[in-house]
Amino acid sequence: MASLGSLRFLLELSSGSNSVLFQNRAVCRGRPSSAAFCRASPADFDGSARKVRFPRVRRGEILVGPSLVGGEKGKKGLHAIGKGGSFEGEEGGDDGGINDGDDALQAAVDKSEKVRAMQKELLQKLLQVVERRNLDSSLINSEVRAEEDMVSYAKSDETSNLNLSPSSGWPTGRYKSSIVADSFSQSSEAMISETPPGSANGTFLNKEMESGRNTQVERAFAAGIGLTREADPEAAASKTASQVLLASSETYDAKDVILEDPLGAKLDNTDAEDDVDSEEGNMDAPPLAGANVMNVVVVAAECAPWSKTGGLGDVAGALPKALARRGHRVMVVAPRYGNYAEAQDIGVRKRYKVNGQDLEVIYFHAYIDGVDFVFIDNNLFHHHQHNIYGGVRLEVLKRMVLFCRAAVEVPWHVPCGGVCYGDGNLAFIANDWHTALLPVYLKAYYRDNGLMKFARSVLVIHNIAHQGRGPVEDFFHIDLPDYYMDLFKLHDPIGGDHFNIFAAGLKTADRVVTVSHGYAWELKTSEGGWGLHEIINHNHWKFQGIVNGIDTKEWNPEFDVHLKSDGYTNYSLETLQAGKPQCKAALQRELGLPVRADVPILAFIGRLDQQKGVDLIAEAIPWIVGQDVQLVMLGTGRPDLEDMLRRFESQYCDKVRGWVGFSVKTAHQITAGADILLMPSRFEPCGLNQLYAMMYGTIPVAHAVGGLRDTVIQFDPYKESGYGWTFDRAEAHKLIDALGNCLNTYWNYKESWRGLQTRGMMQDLSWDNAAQHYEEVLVAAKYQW
Ligand SMILES: Nc1ncnc2c1ncn2[C@@H]1O[C@H](COP(=O)(O)OP(=O)(O)O[C@H]2O[C@H](CO)[C@@H](O)[C@H](O)[C@H]2O)[C@@H](O)[C@H]1O
Repeated sequence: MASLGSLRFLLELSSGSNSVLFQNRAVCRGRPSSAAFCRASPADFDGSARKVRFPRVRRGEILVGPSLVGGEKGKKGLHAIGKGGSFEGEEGGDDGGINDGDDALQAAVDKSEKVRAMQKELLQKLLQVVERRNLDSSLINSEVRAEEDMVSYAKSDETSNLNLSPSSGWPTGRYKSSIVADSFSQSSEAMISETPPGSANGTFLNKEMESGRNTQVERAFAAGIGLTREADPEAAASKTASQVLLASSETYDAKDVILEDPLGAKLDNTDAEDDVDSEEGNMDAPPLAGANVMNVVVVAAECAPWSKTGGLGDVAGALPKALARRGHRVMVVAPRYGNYAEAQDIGVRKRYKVNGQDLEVIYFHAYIDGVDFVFIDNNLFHHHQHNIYGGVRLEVLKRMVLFCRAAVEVPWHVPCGGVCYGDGNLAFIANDWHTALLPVYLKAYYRDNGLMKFARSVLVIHNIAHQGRGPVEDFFHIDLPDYYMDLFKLHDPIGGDHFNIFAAGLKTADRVVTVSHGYAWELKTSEGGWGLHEIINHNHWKFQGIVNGIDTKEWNPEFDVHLKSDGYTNYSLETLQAGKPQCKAALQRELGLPVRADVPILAFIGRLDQQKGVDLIAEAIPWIVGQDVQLVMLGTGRPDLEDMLRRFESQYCDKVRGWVGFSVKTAHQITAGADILLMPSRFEPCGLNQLYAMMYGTIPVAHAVGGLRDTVIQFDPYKESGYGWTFDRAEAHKLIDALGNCLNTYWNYKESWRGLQTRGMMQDLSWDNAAQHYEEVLVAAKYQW
């Protein structure tokens, strides 16, 4: 006990990186956090126990990153490393190596102080170089933040540091930013490890700080602060332990500082300026998210291009990439409905009991465009590739239960790039009712039991019309304690009490997002909330709208792979006047319509149901076919509406084509070849097709509702502003009015038409903007208790 007391006292004295180090350990108490650094393998978990076995750490090995042991007992374990002992990071034990006396501890703390001072000096020098090179202000800001962070750690007390350290905040896989953050905050660990210069991990180079030839240090720090992105995740994971600022355990003189080049390149002592410049090619921007970098797991029942029935698939395929571009470590978890060539079986098997049945899941993994895609495999998902939500209600429910149960543990069990995400600094993004069980499971199985304490959940509403409803008895199929039933119970004016998964998810998630501002407003009304408006109003403090973006790689006329054949062509704003007519002619040819440049093609793409207002088009058909236009409709859905499409085609075969089917290629080609896109949706949470249309110089005519109101700004002929035409009620004559004005402009005001196309195509509709807003939500969730 005496040693413990001394340790505490010395820690307070040190008030610097030591305390940070220990506090970080407290954060991750009993469970590895997000880390490439936490070397606990999946096998070190039993998945349910709070106690975690930690890998033995050899003398001289540097344990960096969010650390593993909590409280006083963790401190003991840490000290044991310093003394070359191995440590089992269980919840303590009194034999953690603390009997070596106060002197050793004092020496350790002194050394730590020196290291910290040295680090500040290094950072200072880095900043000077950055300024000298007139790097952009964002870079400078991030460096300053890094410095502020460092200083604030030194000042802050143990509690306030718990969840705020950059080492818990940096991504742990592929960004070297994590390395520097940890080399800052964990330097005392390096010191305690007493690694002799050059003794570990290959190439270290001496750096003479006092000589002023500090380029290598600057470069190493710059790289570590996040200027480089590791191309090879495996390499990144294996490098992390060694890419640490090492200091001589004996003197800690600046001249004894040893650096390993985080870029893996050999550093030589050449002129500072030259040296920096030579690295320029390797210096990417720092992570846009800065200190907000998190581990993010997007969980969705569909994910394009592997599985897609509509807009949710597009969002799950694209938003994660935008979050990854901001520097987050991002994973998508989706069911494995079929054989996906890119995804490999990673050999992890887990079993879950679903409604009494023991089911095994297999995890498949692919790393694409900076995102980890994890597919959960089980027989239940097979053969649903084209019928994702199909089947008997209880079968669908069972699939979603299994999916959510397995998804919530993916960060524990599935090594991505060799390293699990862990549950520290982690946020799940669940989508629609299919995964609304995830926030509930996260709470019921884990957080209520002291597990995943730092994991948060955000639930995104893409469409409130589908809620996962059933009789109250359905509750007994979802494997939750009885006292959770009230979360799911909802009174319906028609059906009375019923079971409602969306309701439970909305109540339980830490934050709720929907996909536009307009829809966020509508959801609070009795008309737009579909029975859930009261819950949404009650939780308005955690609810907001973020307008969807689009995947500008997938949906870009300049690069669209579906425009490379069959007479179509890629085009840009510059080549619009030639490219679009060529696509139009190709479409007309393909569909067997008269090939005429002067006839406008109207298009509809979407699910054939009440939501999309396809029946309004049906009502307007007599007027439409009375004009000199062509109409192309693509969709699947309600059988009666599918029949209607076929009927229109046969009735008006010189003007109308009704394509019943789901074809991504055709959707792209219609978007490119058409002049006008009809979106008479009765409600539309966001709508993606109008965004795609605008990117392709196709003008939307839309019911001003939900996200359509947010994104389709009405054309103003006086100001020559706006992107299309809108109408204010879902009625056929309103559609006809708006379409009439649109056609008039198409035929008679060519300049205005070109202006509409140009403005539409020049918009930034990418996910980057939305991703930034999602990030704010994630951060808000992270600090919410
Ligand atoms: N027959 C077919 N063949 C090929 N492709 C087809 C197709 N039918 C539809 N698609 C494609 O599916 C997607 C549909 O996206 P939407 O956003 O319009 O609708 P959805 O209602 O499914 O999504 C819900 O979620 C999204 C995402 O949040 C919200 O934008 C939307 O308002 C909400 O209703 C588009 O990519 C479209 O091209």
